[in-house]
Amino acid sequence: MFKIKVPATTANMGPGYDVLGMALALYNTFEVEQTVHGIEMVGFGDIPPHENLVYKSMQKALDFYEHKVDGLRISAKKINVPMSRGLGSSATCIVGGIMIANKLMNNTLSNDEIIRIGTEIEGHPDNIVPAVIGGMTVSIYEEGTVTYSKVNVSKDLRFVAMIPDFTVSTHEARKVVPERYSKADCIFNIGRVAMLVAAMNNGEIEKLRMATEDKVHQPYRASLIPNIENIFKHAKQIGSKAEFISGSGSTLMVIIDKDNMNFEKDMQSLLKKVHGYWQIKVLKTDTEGVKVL
Ligand SMILES: Nc1ncnc2c1ncn2[C@@H]1O[C@H](COP(=O)(O)OP(=O)(O)OP(=O)(O)O)[C@@H](O)[C@H]1O
Ligand SMILES: N[C@@H](CCO)C(=O)O
Repeated sequence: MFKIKVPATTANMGPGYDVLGMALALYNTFEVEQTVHGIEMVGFGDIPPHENLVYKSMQKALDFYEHKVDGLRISAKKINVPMSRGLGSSATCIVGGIMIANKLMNNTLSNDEIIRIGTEIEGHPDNIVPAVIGGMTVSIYEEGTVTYSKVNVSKDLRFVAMIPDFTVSTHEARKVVPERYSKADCIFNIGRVAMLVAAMNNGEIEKLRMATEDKVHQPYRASLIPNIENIFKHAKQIGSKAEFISGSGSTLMVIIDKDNMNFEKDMQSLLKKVHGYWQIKVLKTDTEGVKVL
């Protein structure tokens, strides 16, 4: 028996659409047991096995290497990453499935191979790369190859995920993003992405607010998240350093200093007044990525 523990991820981080992402210390764990015959998926609700992302991803990796398995029970053991909330739940399933295949094939896959297969399934690398290697990452996906690099993240930062009770499907949220941009908007985002990487690497926390601004996807997705302006305004008033939509939403992410002890309680009071139920999680960066236990 073995377990695969995969971190949640926050993609885009404001301006880095499909490029930037970071792993968070919040995990989904899948347990795998050898059985006599057949593949059984336990704890995934009503999803039939052939539509289950963990199963499909495992099978894709096994098929690629023409490896056959029979007799497996895969259980969703600790599912802490909420589905379709912009915290990389799909990447946990994809990376989880590929890692199960890798273990069954005696760990023949390199990280690059796991990332390549995972990105092919997900379509973009920004959740997959940090889910595999941990930390904050920059990734470029071109002609089937993923090139990636890690960014330093200060241990003094905390990432506050405000998770609403409504979902936003990535597939739907990608439809509202335009096909073309003005030169001014491109320059705006190029500057912010470069500044975000530099400011993170140098620990220049005061530059993070400007560096997480975006004109590529957030202005178009904001309408999918009622009260976003109100929530970000309040977060600023109580000391957040930067605010952005996590992945394709619906989670809103803010960056705070680890010493801002009152932030969670103050934010909770505001969120009780806005429509719906919002959960808050104050998270550290995960620095190691997926683990086989
Ligand atoms: N625990 C789970 N069990 C089975 N399938 C899951 C689970 N979590 C996620 N999925 C699959 O992933 C899909 C959600 O992916 P989607 O990309 O919309 O959201 P996300 O990955 O949470 O958000 P983002 O990509 O913006 O971070 C679900 O429809 C389902 O197919
Ligand atoms: N870059 C992706 C992340 C969500 O999977 C998006 O914003 O659509």
